[in-house]
Amino acid sequence: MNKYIIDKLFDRVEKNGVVCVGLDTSLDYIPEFLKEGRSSEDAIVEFNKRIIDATLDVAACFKVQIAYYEALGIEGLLAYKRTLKYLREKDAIIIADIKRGDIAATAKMYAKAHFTGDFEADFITLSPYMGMDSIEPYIPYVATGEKGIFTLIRTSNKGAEDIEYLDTTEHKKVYHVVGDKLMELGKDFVSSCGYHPLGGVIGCTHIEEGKELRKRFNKMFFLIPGYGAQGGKAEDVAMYLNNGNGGVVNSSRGILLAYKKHNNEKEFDKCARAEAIKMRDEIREAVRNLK
Ligand SMILES: O=c1ccn([C@@H]2O[C@H](COP(=O)(O)O)[C@@H](O)[C@H]2O)c(=O)[nH]1
Repeated sequence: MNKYIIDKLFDRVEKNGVVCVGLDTSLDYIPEFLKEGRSSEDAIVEFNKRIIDATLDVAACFKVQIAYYEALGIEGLLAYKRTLKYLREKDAIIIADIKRGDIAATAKMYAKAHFTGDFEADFITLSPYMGMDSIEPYIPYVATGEKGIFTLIRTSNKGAEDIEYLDTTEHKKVYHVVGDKLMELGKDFVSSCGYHPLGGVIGCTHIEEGKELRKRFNKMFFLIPGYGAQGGKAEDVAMYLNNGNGGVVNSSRGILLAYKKHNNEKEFDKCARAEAIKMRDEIREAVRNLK
C-alpha cells in the first residue's frame, strides 16, 4: 500500500485531534504591545510564532490564508515565507490557502511556487471551476507522496448556493460533479489510512448534507471551514467526519481572537490554546454522541 502525505495528516488527527489553526493574521488582530517597536513583518511573524508554539500539540495542522499576507505587499509575503519556514522547522503540517485555478501552463507555475521554494507548503487549496485540466498539473507533486491538494467542493459561504448548488443535466448538483471527478482522480492514490491526498473543501455551515457527503466521498479527506466565527458548531462538524477523523476543522478568527472574549491581550497565545482545546474536546464529544 502506498504512503502519501495524507497518512501524516491522518496520524496527526489521531494524535492531536481535528483542529486546523487558521493563521489569517490581520495586523488588526495583533495586540498593540506586540506591535510596539516592530515592523509589520516582524509583528506578524512574532504573533504567528507564539500562536504556533501555543497550539502545536493540540492542532492537526495550520492553514495559512495567503490573502492576509498578500494584502501587505512584499512585507506581508516575507512574513508569509517566514511563517511557513517556522512551521516546517516545527514539523507542523501546512495547508496554504491560496485557492488557485488557471489553465494548465499557469497552474504548473502555481504548483512550483507553492510546492517548492520560499512558499513551500504540504497542501494547497484549489478552485476547480476552470475544469480538471486546471487541477492535473498538481498531480505529479501528489504522486511523489509528499504533497496534497484540497479542492473547493461545497464552500461555507452563503453564496455557495449561487453556483455550487445548481442542478446539472446529470441530476446532480455542481458540487457533486466536482467531488465525483476528484474521487475518480484520487482512486489511484488511496493511501494506507484509507483516504487519498486529493482532499475536498466542505464547509460545515450547510449541515443538511453532512452525512450524505461523508458517505458519497468516502475516501476523500475534508478540509472543513466555517467553525466558530461563521456559525459552525461541533454537532454539525461531527457528521462530516468518520469516527472523528477523515477531516480537519479550521478555525481562524475563533482561535486568533479568543483573547478578546477574555479581555486578555497579554496572554493571547494562552487564550488561543484554550480555545483550540475547547474546540477539539467539543468536537470529540459530539463525535461520541453520534455513535
Ligand atoms: O468554504 C470556505 C473555504 C475557505 N474558507 C477559509 O477558511 C477560513 C475561515 O476563517 P474563519 O475566521 O474561521 O471564519 C478563511 O481563511 C477562509 O478564507 C472558508 O471560510 N470557507
